[in-house]
Amino acid sequence: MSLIIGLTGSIATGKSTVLSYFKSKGVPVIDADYIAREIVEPNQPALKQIELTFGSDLIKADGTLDRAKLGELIFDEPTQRKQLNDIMHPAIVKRMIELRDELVARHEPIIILDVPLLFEGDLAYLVDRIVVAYTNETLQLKRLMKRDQLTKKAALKRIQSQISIEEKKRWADDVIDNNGTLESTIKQCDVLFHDYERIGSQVNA
Ligand SMILES: CC(C)(COP(=O)(O)OP(=O)(O)OC[C@H]1O[C@@H](n2cnc3c(N)ncnc32)[C@H](O)[C@@H]1O)[C@@H](O)C(=O)NCCC(=O)NCCS
Ligand SMILES: Nc1ncnc2c1ncn2[C@@H]1O[C@H](COP(=O)(O)OP(=O)(O)OP(=O)(O)O)[C@@H](O)[C@H]1O
Repeated sequence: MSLIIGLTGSIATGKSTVLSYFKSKGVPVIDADYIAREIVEPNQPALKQIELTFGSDLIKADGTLDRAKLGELIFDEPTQRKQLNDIMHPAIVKRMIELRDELVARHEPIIILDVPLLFEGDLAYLVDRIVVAYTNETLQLKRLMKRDQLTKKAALKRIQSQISIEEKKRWADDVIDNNGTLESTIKQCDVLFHDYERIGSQVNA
């Protein structure tokens, strides 16, 4: 049996940082953001639905999705965001389940599903345990503005489009506190990895 870990957080709280650690330990990962990009490649049905719903000016001359434009639209407008989620989420979840089940069939001891919207999408049922990558909201805003070159207003809109990180922290089984140095985050990941190895071996005993 595999131990399936859901890695989540809110935007720019450190999921990718935690994920890199687990990848470096050879743990297989399923990345919802990556799948979300795959399913809107040219000629995919989800891209056609986006064009029909939001208009053809969201498609660039080379046939690819204008992600920046769609981001501006959906982070501004809850109704449009819901429309996009209704198009994308069933396809993302279907693909995540396929990939998860392939890894389970290969008897991988630990599998990580990196799902930013795990709580918003009611997807806890996909995993055995949930770890939240946490930074306080002040640091979250600062890191998001710096990483994505966003104004404070635009960054706050993105943060407010998700359940707050404080709430997610309360719902987690495990928390990685990413307020400090990268070194401190890696140390916590090390402890957690050994816990997961131990829990996995108990499950299989
Ligand atoms: C709106 C899009 C085109 C913007 O693309 P962009 O390249 O700028 O951002 P990227 O895809 O790297 O997402 C960055 C982060 O934004 C947040 N985010 C993405 N979509 C959403 C959403 N619908 N609601 C709230 N937050 C979201 C997540 O924290 C994600 O990690 C893109 O995010 C998208 O297709 N979103 C819908 C799919 C989705 O829900 N993805 C999350 C997977 S669970
Ligand atoms: N401990 C840390 N110290 C300093 N900078 C950090 C730390 N952890 C993450 N960062 C930086 O903060 C930003 C956000 O981190 P990261 O990309 O890991 O978040 P994320 O949760 O994966 O974000 P998203 O969901 O938006 O993709 C990045 O620019 C990253 O380099």
